[in-house]
Amino acid sequence: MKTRRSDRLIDMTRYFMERPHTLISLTFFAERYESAKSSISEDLAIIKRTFQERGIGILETIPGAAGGARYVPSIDEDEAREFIEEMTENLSSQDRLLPGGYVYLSDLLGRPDVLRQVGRLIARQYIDKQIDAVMTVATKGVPIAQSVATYLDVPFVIVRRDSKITEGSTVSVNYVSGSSERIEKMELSKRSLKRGSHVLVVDDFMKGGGTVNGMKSMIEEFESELVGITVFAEGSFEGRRMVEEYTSLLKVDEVNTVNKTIHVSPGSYLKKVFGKQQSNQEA
Ligand SMILES: O=P(O)(O)OC[C@H]1C[C@H](OP(=O)(O)OP(=O)(O)O)[C@H](O)[C@@H]1O
Repeated sequence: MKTRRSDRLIDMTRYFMERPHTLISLTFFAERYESAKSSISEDLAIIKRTFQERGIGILETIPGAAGGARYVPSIDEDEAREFIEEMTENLSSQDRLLPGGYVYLSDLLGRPDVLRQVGRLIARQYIDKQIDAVMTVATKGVPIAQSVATYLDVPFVIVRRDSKITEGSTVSVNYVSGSSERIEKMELSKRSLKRGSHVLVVDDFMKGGGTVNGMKSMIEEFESELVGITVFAEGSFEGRRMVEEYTSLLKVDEVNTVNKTIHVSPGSYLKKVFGKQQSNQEA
């Protein structure tokens, strides 16, 4: 039975959004809804326009017999700015202060709505880049990596600071933990990453940058390429960071454990991704 346009549009939108970056042919939809390809093409034009106007993402249409359409998730500047500003307010609370200049994030990074937006933001930053895998270090970076990997439709790999026999044979690297000046070790299963992979590194928090620097070394051990580094938040750090090139969604720019104050502002993300001066309260 032929499906009405209104019903097709709802089902097609759901179908695309559940399969980011997946090419779906016109023939598939024509058969699914028992509709003419010309009607499906019109449907795709409506979805493409609406996705663009609402900042939902890009619907790439590929012409020809092997063509079809592919949904590329994105987020527009207004929604990105609104989320980041909401997070800065949320984090600027003294009961989030932890010893050593760390900030308690686990409640936020356990919320599906926050993880969805973080995944969209970071996927948007690398929308034009080839990413074969997202890398993070256990534990708190894992939900972020999973969300970003979902929106990029690529695997995520978890570097560990401990050895597990269930990981099989591993590659291990030693690294200097920037915040503690200690030599630490991290491991990654040899099965995780193919040589020549393009890798995006994400994590929840950066202080001295030692952990992220360790992941950079790990990527080199796998003869792969680091495409970028993006963290949810960067801490205030007096010393010289172990990495220079990275992006943060948020920046803890003032922590005072004596009088228990903390101030969080937007990180470098908005300027790097949207290239605009941040609003005056962020400057
Ligand atoms: O920039 P650095 O000075 O290296 O610090 C950032 C590290 C430390 C912290 O991890 P932990 O809380 O140590 O470990 P887990 O994520 O397992 O809780 C955080 O999640 C980053 O991975």
